[in-house]
Amino acid sequence: MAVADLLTPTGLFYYLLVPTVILWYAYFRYSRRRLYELAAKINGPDGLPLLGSALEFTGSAHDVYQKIWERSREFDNETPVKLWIGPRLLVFLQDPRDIELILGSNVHLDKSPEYRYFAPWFGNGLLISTGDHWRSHRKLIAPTFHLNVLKSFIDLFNHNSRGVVEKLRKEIGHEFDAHEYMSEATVEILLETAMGVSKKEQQSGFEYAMAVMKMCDILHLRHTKFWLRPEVIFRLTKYFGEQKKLLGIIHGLTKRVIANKKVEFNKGVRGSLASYPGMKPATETETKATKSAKVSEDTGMSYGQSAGLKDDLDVDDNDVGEKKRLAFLDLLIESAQNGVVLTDQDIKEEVDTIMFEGHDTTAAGSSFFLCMMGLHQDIQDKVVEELDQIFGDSDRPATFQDTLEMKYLERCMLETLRMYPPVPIIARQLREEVKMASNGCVVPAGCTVIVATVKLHRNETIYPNPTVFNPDNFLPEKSAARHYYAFVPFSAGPRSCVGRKYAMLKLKILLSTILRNYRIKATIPEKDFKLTADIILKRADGFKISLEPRKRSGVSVSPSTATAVRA
Ligand code: HEM
Repeated sequence: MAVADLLTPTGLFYYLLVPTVILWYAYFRYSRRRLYELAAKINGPDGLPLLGSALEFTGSAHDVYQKIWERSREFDNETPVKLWIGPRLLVFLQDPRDIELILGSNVHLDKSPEYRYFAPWFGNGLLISTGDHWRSHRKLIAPTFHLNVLKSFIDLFNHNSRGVVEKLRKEIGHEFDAHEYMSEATVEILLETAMGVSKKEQQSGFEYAMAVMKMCDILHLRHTKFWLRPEVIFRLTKYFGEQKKLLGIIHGLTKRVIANKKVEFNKGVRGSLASYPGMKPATETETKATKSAKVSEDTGMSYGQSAGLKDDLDVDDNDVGEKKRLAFLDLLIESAQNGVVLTDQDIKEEVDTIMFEGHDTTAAGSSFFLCMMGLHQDIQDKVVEELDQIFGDSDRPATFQDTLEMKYLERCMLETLRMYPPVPIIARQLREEVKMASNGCVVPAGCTVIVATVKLHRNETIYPNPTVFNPDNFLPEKSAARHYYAFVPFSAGPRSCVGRKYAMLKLKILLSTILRNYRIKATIPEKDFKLTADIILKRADGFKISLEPRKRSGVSVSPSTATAVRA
C-alpha cells in the first residue's frame, strides 16, 4: 500500500482497525483472566478458539437437542461440566448439593443474558426481571397463586375440563396430537381464572397458543444460531418480520384482556371470576370458605417439589391479607389504582409473562402425561382404579378434597415431570464465584450456570433405572430419601415457579376428568420420541394418542354439572 493511500480516510481506517481489534481482544482476555483460569480447571470440551463448541449444535431443534444430549453423555459422571459457546462460558451442574447453592441462594438470582431475547415479548416481566423490580413484583404476585385463591378456581377448572372431554369426542378411534387440545385448553383456563375473563369475552385460545409456539421457535433459533443473536443482524432476516407479526397476535390478546378488566373495574366490579349459569360466584363463596377454614399446609400434597422445601407460595393463610386474596389480574389492576407503583406497561408485561409461563408449560406437561398413560396401560389402570374409588359411578365434578386423594395420579404426574420436565433448563448469571459443595471446584463469576433438569432427573445415581416410567419413584419414603434439589421441575428457592400450585391443582382436575371419560392409547415407544427443547420441552413428532370411551363417558357439559361441590 502506497503512503498516499494510507493518508486517505479509508486507508487510515484500515490501518488503525487491525491494531485496535488486537488491543481490544487483549484487553477482553485480560479482564476475563480469572474466568479463563477457573474455566481451565472445569471438565468439558474447550472447543475451537473464539467459537468454542458453537458449530457442533446446528440443525433442526430436534437435531440440536439430540446432539446436546449425546455430547452430554460423555460427562454423565462429572460435575460441574463446562461448554464454550463463542465467548460465553456455560457451566452445567448435575449434583443436587451444587444446585442448592445456586437455586436456594438469595444472591444468585439474575437470569442469564440468553433470556434477553424474551424482552420484546415480556419486557421486564417476572420471568426475566432482576433486582428490586423483580423483588417487589414477586412479592405482589406470589400471593395471587396462594392455595386459597386457587380453590376459588375449582369450578372453572372442572367446567373447562369437561369442555375438553366434549371437544375430544370427535377424535375417538383414531390417532391425533393431544398437544393442540391441551394448548387451547390451558390458554382458555388461564384467561378464565388468573385473568378473570369469561369465555364469551374471549376469542379462541388456539390462535394465541399457535403464535406462542412459533415465537418459541424463533427464540430457540437465536439461542442456537449465534449469528442471529446480534440485533442488527436479526433485524435483517425474515425472522424479525415474523416475530413482529406473532407479537401482534400475542400482545393483541393481552391488551384486550387488560382493557376488558379495566372496564369492569371502572364499573365497580371487583375481584370477579368468569362464571356460568348455576355456578356460585366464586369470590363470595371462597372468601367465606377461606375465612372459616384455614388451609392446612400439611395436606400431604407435594405441589411439585420436595416436601421439605418451602417458598413464598407456602406462606401461612393468616399472613395473607384480605386484599391479597384477589386473583392475579384483579390484584394488579387494583394495586395500580391504589397507589402501588405499577404502570400500565408493568401490568402488560406481567400479564404477557403469566400467559406464556402459565399455558405452554402445563400444555407440554399434560401432553406428556397422556402419552405416558397411553404407553403404560397397567399404570393407567391403577390411576383409574383410584379415581373409581374417589368418584364411584358418579360423574360429579372434582372437589379440592378429591384432588388431595388423587395420590397415585399425583405420583404419575411427578414421574412425568421427572422424565419430561417442560422447562428443560434453568440458567443463571453468576455475579460472584461459587465454590461447589460436591468437589470444591470454583465456578467463576461472569459465567452462565445451567441446571439441566432434563439431565438431573435422569441421573442414575439418584433414580435407579432412570429411563423407566415408574411412579413409585415418588412414594413418600423414596422422595424423603432424596436430596431436596434432586427434583426441581418448577425450579426451587426464592425464584421458584410462582404457578407451581396452580399447575398441579389444575392438572389434577383436567387429567382426572379426561381419564374418567376415556382410555388413552399410544403406540410410539418412548425411545422413538423426537424430543425438542425450543424453550419448552416437547415432542417434534407430535403427542400422538388415541381414545376409547370409558363406560361412563356420557358426561354432558350442562350448567348444572359445572357447579362443583366445594371442599
Ligand atoms: C407444569 C407446569 C409448569 C412448570 C414445569 C413450570 C416450571 C417453571 C420453572 C422451572 C421456572 C423457573 C424458570 C427459570 O428460572 O428460568 C418457572 C418460573 C415461573 N413460572 Fe412456571 N412452570 C409451570 C407452570 C406455571 C404456571 C401455571 C404459571 C402461572 C400461572 C407459571 C408462572 C411462572 C412465573 C411467573 C415464573 C417466573 C418466577 C420468577 O422468576 O420469580 N408457571 N416455572
